[in-house]
Amino acid sequence: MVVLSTDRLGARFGSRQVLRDVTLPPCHGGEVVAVIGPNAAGKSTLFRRIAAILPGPGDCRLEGVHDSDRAVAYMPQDQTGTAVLTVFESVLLARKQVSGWRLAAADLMEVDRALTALEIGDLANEIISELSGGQRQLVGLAQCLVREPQVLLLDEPTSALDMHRQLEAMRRVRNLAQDTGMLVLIALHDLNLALKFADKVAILSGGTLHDFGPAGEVLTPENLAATFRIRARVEPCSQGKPHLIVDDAI
Ligand SMILES: Nc1ncnc2c1ncn2[C@@H]1O[C@H](COP(=O)(O)OP(=O)(O)OP(=O)(O)O)[C@@H](O)[C@H]1O
Repeated sequence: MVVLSTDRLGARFGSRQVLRDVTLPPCHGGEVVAVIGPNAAGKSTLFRRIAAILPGPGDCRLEGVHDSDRAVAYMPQDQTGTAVLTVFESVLLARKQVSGWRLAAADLMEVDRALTALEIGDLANEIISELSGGQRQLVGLAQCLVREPQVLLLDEPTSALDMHRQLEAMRRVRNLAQDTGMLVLIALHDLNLALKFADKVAILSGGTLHDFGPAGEVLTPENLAATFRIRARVEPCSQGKPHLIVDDAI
């Protein structure tokens, strides 16, 4: 099973330190870990450090990796759509980047499966640059899923999606994690999505790790006030499920 942990991870842009001593406890394959925090807290920077595309102090440890070249897939926040490729071609290309250039029937099946699971099979022959923002986001997610990574880093993958697609995309990702043993780290602004789908929550604030643990233990009124500057509480709804109720900004 893959296990990811970090030891005093940091990052700096020029003279500004934007990530400082982030030590994540072991995150295990099969889990969904929501990374939350206000704007500019350092969520994207943390993902870029873990994906090893940004240098900085500290260590990111990965145990139980089969193939280090394809272990981690990273979906950045911005899905620019300049490619003159169809949706099917772009997702196939993403898969072939990690599985060699010889085309196998399994590759076509995996692409088909990812598009169908994300309910974008009907877009297969559309040109990426002609898609809506939400459609592009779903294609970006499909490009990550077909790589079959052991660690999936998703930076606000649902921000442009309608509510049905937010729920379906989150459910798909959580089920894949549980079924395949993939570890998912997902940056989210919708705290109710974190509450509903994440096993653990990491709160980043001002470039440091403010708290880490099960959603119910971390999404406390005190933490939400200190980091998001909101007056909020988690309470069971009429169906008995926990919901975040936001009373006001502080
Ligand atoms: N390429 C860069 N050059 C300079 N500063 C940067 C760069 N990328 C990020 N930063 C700074 O790092 C800090 C953290 O940014 P980051 O994108 O990690 O935050 P975030 O938590 O993902 O924010 P958001 O929720 O708004 O997406 C911000 O102050 C930002 O201005």
